[in-house]
Amino acid sequence: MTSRYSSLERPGLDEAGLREALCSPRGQFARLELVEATGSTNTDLVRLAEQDAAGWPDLSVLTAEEQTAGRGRLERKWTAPERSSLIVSVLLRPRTKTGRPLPTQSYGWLSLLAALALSESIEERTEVSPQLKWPNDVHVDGRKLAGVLAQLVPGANGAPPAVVVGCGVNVSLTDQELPVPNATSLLLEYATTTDRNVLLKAYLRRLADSYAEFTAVDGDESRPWTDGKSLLARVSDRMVTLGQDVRAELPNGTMITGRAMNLDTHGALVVRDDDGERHTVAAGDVVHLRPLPS
Ligand SMILES: O=C(O)CCCC[C@@H]1SC[C@@H]2NC(=O)N[C@@H]21
Repeated sequence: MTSRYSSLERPGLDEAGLREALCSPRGQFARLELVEATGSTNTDLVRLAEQDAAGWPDLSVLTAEEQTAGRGRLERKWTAPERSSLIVSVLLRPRTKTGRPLPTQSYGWLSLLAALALSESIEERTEVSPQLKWPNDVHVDGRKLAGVLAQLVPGANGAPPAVVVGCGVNVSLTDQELPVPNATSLLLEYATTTDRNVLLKAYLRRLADSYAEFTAVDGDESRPWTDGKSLLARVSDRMVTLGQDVRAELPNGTMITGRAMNLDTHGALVVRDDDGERHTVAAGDVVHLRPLPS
């Protein structure tokens, strides 16, 4: 696709500067690679991590200037024209402080951490205040600004699985370029900056901080998400789905209609139906049945 924007309006990512900021001895990341264009950074990173586990350690980053066959949740697509979006995937191999693998039941939290880091970093840098829509969409006034897709990487020889957490943020996209319906971009929201270098650094630093908090387990490794200042509270505060009447569609097609009450300690959505019965929705999609108050 040919962009009608000049490279001055959509400057490129500064790979060396990002590496220096994020991967130097004081940085939190092990490795950062930038490609000009690819089909999907998630697909690439899953493959690379499977092929060369030692070469792609915990907190490795793959980012791209353009994504031509990007993947969204529920088999949706997420394409991004050149230099218009943040397209970034992070490989995580979650372990506790003592080096024990985290239980895979806690992995659902990793995409929530990414959505939280996106919304907090965007707010910090742009004066746009995104909310979260369950499970991990980043919205501005009901329009989708960013999405998160987490994929498991099977572990070899009994090793625990790793996770690739991929994010796409619509930065300087025009109306016609948005990757999904009912979306928006930082440009369309009059953000105070659309500098992707600034946004990427801020996002990755916050993600690393939240991840460190999440994995800083001391003793009770079955409940790492409740440690410290609650990540659950930070996510819940931004989750506009809570308190709303929703229809949840589970991966097996089952529909549950009711009031979204809270998130449980695994990040699953608890929905109370009209008979008062509570359902825990761990995966799927939700539709808000009434417009959100503006
Ligand atoms: O459906 C969603 O909301 C999730 C969209 C996730 C898109 C990102 S872009 C970077 C990474 N690579 C992909 O192919 N998908 C994710």
